[in-house]
Amino acid sequence: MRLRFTKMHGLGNDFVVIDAVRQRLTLNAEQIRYLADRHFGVGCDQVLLVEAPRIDGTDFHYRIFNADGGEVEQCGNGARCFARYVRDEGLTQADQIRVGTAAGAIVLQVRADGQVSVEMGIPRFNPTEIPLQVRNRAPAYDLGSGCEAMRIGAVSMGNPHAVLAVGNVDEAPVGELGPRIERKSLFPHGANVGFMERRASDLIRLRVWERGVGETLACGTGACAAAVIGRLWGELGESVQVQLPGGTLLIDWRGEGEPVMMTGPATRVFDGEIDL
Ligand SMILES: N[C@@H](CCC[C@H](N)C(=O)O)C(=O)O
Repeated sequence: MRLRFTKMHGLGNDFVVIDAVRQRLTLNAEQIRYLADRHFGVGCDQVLLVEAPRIDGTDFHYRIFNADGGEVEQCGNGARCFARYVRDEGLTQADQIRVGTAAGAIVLQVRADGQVSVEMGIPRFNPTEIPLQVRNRAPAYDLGSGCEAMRIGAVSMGNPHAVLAVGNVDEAPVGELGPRIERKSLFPHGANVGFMERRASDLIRLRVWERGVGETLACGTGACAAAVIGRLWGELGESVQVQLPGGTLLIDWRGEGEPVMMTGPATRVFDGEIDL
């Protein structure tokens, strides 16, 4: 099968985007891993499928696969690229696009300056999804097996996130602790692990170890999760700039029961074809 794709990125979190509206296809995990492979395939952190709507009131359906081949519930940087892609491809002319995901519907707003704002949904703290009940204050949690006790919070942005407070994000043990926490039994479906350095009530620095990928240059849902946890800890305000290795996202959250808003760029890099 010859597959047409588009390479895109959001602050260096990169994607192979596939039009599954005009191209009929099903991809298996092995094919996803091949597309994501930086040496033998195209190379990306996630493969994104643009599909016809499945949920009432939505314009499209959005499916997300990590580089390891696993399908996941949500991807924030990918959502901005999704908006840019469906507009560039003439699949819609709308400025506001409602998109169904495995985690429910999200709303994408293409702004006049080319940036995309995404209503990412209401953060969830359901203990069956996120068993770590440390969200409200800032206890030290003993991660066990040799890990130091650190402040850690957990939240679902549709996908599971752990957020750790660190003094200096440049020195954070992302590659060492990230994979250990990702697979801790605390998180039945694994977790993305953010290392957050607070600089001011409206500014954090963040590195994220992504489930199914490894450390990425940016993680949109990770930025939302860090802003939410920092606000619940009483250390961040409603509007927070999140500096990631690939660039800066703006996150707005009014508080519990409210949706999180994420704003940032989406970049198209090239189009290609590959035989699968
Ligand atoms: N890069 C993403 C998150 C992608 C999914 C994640 N690795 C997971 O397994 O949940 C983002 O920008 O949010």
